[in-house]
Amino acid sequence: MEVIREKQAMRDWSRAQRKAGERVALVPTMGYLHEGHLSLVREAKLHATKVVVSVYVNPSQFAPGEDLSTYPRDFEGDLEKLKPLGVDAIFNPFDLYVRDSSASKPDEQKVVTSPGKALKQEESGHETWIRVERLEKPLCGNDRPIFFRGVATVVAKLFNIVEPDVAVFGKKDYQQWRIIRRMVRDLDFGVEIIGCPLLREEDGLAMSSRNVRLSAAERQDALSISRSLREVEDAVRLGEVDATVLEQRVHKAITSAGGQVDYAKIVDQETLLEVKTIEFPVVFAVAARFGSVRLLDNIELQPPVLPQRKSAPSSDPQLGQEIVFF
Ligand SMILES: Nc1ncnc2c1ncn2[C@@H]1O[C@H](COP(=O)(O)OP(=O)(O)OP(=O)(O)O)[C@@H](O)[C@H]1O
Ligand SMILES: CC(C)(CO)[C@@H](O)C(=O)[O-]
Ligand code: BAL
Repeated sequence: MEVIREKQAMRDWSRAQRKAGERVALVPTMGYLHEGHLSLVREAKLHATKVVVSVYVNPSQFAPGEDLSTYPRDFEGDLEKLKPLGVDAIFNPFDLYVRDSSASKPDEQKVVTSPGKALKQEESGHETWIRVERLEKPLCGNDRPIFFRGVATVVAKLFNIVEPDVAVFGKKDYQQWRIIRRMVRDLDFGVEIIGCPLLREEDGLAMSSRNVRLSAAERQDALSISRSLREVEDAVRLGEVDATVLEQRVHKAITSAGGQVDYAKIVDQETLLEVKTIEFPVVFAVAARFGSVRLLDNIELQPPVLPQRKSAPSSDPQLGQEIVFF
């Protein structure tokens, strides 16, 4: 298992693999790995002959005041977890951004920065951003307005550096997964995007690197998220299709447990537009804060009886049915 820190070395490694006939998968992460991440690696191995895991806490997706400096890190622990899985390379760059605006070539940057240093627009040599304009706005986009700009841009950079055939993302970050698929389709990246199911702890809490920052009491209270989503699943199975009724139920369960709800919304799985009734496949997406920790969770829901969808079918198998917005 090679640890690669330089962009060019990463690109050279990947190109050599592909030249030798290998199929390369990339699993992008921010480290502090848990079983959710490892499930992505196992999935990646089913789709490729070589697997690269990137470990990089991307500063550009954190707004000032968010938890960039306290984001959990344990690179040695990550290596130990990846070793038994037969990962071929770990891409752990020191910094992916050009910080010195006087530097003419990205790899000749003169300013050495510490990992995790915020990317300030005025001091940065980086000024090119990818925005997935509509999909980035709802849900997490409301509370973190530059988040998906940073995610889409860094994932595009990783794709350009690693040049993978396939990349694997978790549906725990449901909106992120949809946004990456849309970016890949819209910008013709030659990479297949795989989405993996959300993995939970035994008690139901969605696995997340940030869970480690919950106190014991907060962690107990946070179970209100998965518990109320499970109740919603049961209610829908019994015929409840009114989105407002179901959203209010989850909102109340979380706030009663001491959480602060950023959103608890039932949205179309493809467009992420809010729905009033569950008539086609939807996702119930939640972001809630317990103490200083912001947690995501979601559950995909099917209507009790699936009626025909009103939109025209898309010819793109990666996106399935799609509403046209132009
Ligand atoms: N519980 C999970 N199940 C499936 N995939 C997951 C899970 N948690 C994270 N992932 C996926 O792992 C990849 C890397 O995510 P990341 O490193 O940000 O970890 P995280 O646990 O989501 O951390 P955070 O606490 O920042 O939300 C993403 O594609 C993410 O969706
Ligand atoms: C996709 C990602 C690695 C980009 O920094 C991050 O948002 C994450 O870990 O989900
Ligand atoms: N997996 C989400 C990364 C973030 O919250 O920044």
